[in-house]
Amino acid sequence: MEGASVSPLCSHFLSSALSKTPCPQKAHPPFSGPFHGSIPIARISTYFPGSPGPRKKNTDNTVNTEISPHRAVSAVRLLRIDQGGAFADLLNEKGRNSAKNEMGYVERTLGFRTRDLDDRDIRLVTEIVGGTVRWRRYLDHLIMSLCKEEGMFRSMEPLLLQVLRIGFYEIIKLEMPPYAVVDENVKLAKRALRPGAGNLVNGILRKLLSLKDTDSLPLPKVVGDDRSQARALAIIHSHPVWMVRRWINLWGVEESVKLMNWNNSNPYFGLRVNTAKGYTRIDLANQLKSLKVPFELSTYLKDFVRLQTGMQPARVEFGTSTKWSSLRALVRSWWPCLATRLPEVAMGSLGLPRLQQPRLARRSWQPCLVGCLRLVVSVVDPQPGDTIIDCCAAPGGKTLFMASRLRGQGMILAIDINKGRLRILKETSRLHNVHDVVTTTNADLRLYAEMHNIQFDKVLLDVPCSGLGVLSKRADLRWNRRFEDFEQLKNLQDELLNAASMLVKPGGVLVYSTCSIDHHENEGRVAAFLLRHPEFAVNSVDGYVPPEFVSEEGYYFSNPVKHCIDGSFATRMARSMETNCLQVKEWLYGMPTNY
Ligand SMILES: C[S@@+](CC[C@H](N)C(=O)[O-])C[C@H]1O[C@@H](n2cnc3c(N)ncnc32)[C@H](O)[C@@H]1O
Repeated sequence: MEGASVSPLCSHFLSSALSKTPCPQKAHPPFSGPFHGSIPIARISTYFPGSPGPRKKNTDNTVNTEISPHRAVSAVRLLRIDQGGAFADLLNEKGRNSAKNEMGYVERTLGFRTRDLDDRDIRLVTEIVGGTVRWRRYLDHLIMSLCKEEGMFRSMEPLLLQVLRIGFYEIIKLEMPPYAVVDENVKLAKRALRPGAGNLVNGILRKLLSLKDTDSLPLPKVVGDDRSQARALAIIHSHPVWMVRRWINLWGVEESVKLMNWNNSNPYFGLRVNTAKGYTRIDLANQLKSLKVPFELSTYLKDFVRLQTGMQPARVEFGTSTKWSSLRALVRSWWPCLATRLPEVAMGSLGLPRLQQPRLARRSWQPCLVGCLRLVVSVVDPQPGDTIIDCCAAPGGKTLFMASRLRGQGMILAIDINKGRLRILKETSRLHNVHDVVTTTNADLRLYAEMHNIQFDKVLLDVPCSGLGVLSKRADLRWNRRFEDFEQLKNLQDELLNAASMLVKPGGVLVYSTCSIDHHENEGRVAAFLLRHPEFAVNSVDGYVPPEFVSEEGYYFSNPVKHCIDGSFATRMARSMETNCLQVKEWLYGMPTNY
């Protein structure tokens, strides 16, 4: 999977679909809290929002052994994320190559190198970068509270702010040895900026330590009217205020807090056993035990085990293209996040081989909504012999699941507007040995449906959406999403639904799905669609998914708070019988693809 697509959840898709790139916030969020313990500030250079940040420095070829590599890399990566040049969750994707790239950025940005990152450093960077992004609002509130005045925070140069965020996160959320944290971050600020910046970091971090020791962190109280309560909760749980207000209106304070806690927890990823190749979940469990990887058997999915990571979501197709040795290597490459939390596991002592076929292995996992993905496919219920169109297919998690369920009989046409992601789907389907039933077409579904008089047994429309069900897996998504996105998404989702409906044969099924928990893009879109299309009726998902996922209206809904898996939604709508549909298989077999 290519670099920028390690977490190809809905926000990426939305960006391409809406032809706009959400810009990670550059200005710091509004602040309304008190200032505690003024720290005198000397020689802080002024940063004007929008300015490019630190300039590329002349490189000092010697390796700086005083600065801890994970802090230098984390600071530069956070800087790049803030400036829109990087995602929060990419570091482990390419293992050591990625670490080398990161050091290249350090050298170009700070003007010096540190020693190379080892496995422990990589897991620290993963943890610190993801955690700092996720907790940004909370950390910034504390940093601002400890500055002499708000203007000082607002004009703080970006690199200095990242160093402080890292220090605050390490002290408060990671509970790392405090004086080492102070010392190391002071060194980084002095070397990367100037001595005065180091003094400032020293003063603010020490003030934080004393407040933490006396349990008097300057956090807001949840009091007052709805708006004030939402503001306070948004700081305490580090979410955008508009999101908190929306959730409180929908579900009340208690549920909203539970949801935010879920979003702030480390995500799970799942390993699916490929039972088609004769492996059982017990085989996988034994293998993980021997690797000393803690896992849980998934409650709802009988061929999955769940691993909890620091940051990274992934799925490993176990026993298909990934062999045991590759699994070991994959676990190793993903292990850092786990090992941070489980020090009894020594990476070095596992003695696992390096990944022999990185390309293959990368194609063998996907950052996706593992449990939800599986359940949405159950709603489609692919059967051998079915003709299926996956209307927004890339990068293909659901296509591949569906293809495996066809057992070589039937046909899936996978359409996506994004050519690059579709290419990944095509390659992966080959690696998974399901390419004989999967055909890919690069097209805008809306145009495709108008231009082709063709209909299918089952139509899956997994639309671009807000991704609000997967915030635990996407550290930065909450900051990139805006309230206005819903309106743009609504129009796109309605148009895609109209187009997809044209591709359903009489008596066939249309499944509409999202990775959102927001009723506006879930039930709201379905209700509007049914008004526009009386030829469709809801077909309950009861019997297709476990009963705890079936809503009163007969929709599938996974609620992170209730089910402890990512939030997602799907509805099954059957088209009434009509005549005159084309023979899909004949048509497809003769059809040229775009590759
Ligand atoms: C939620 S993602 C699909 C995820 C995919 N079903 C899976 O399981 O991997 C939405 C996809 O819709 C695609 N998309 C957006 N607008 C589209 C359009 N007009 N026509 C076809 N695909 C579109 C995006 O490129 C993106 O890949």
